[in-house]
Amino acid sequence: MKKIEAIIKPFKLDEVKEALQEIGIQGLSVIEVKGFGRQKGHTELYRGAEYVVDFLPKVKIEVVLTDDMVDPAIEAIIAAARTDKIGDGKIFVSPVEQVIRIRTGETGDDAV
Ligand SMILES: Nc1ncnc2c1ncn2[C@@H]1O[C@H](COP(=O)(O)OP(=O)(O)OP(=O)(O)O)[C@@H](O)[C@H]1O
Repeated sequence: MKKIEAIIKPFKLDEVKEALQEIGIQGLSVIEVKGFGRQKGHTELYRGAEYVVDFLPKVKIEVVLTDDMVDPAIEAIIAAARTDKIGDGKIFVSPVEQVIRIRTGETGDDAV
């Protein structure tokens, strides 16, 4: 199992969520974050306004999935989140040791 953390532009959240649901992802978490990438010190459009700030509002999507779903999920996120403009975000992939569904006690792939 792997965890994908995708940092995206907030207005892309619905599109990314729908793209992930379409490939069969059944659960994810969303966290509002602030951050900067290489555009530090430059401007970025957010809700029609130009920001020249240290930290820009972003959304982090966390999804834990089976190994076979990693590549399809990455493709879905890129297709939905990409604007070709600076600050489109990043995707981080890391290993997950265990998942437990609290209600049933199921573990591993069955619990994702
Ligand atoms: N190395 C990193 N570690 C943790 N978070 C990061 C990292 N790089 C970027 N982020 C987060 O991702 C957000 C978007 O990054 P961003 O797209 O600006 O990266 P970039 O490398 O500058 O790419 P681009 O050239 O497309 O703008 C940042 O605001 C920050 O929240």
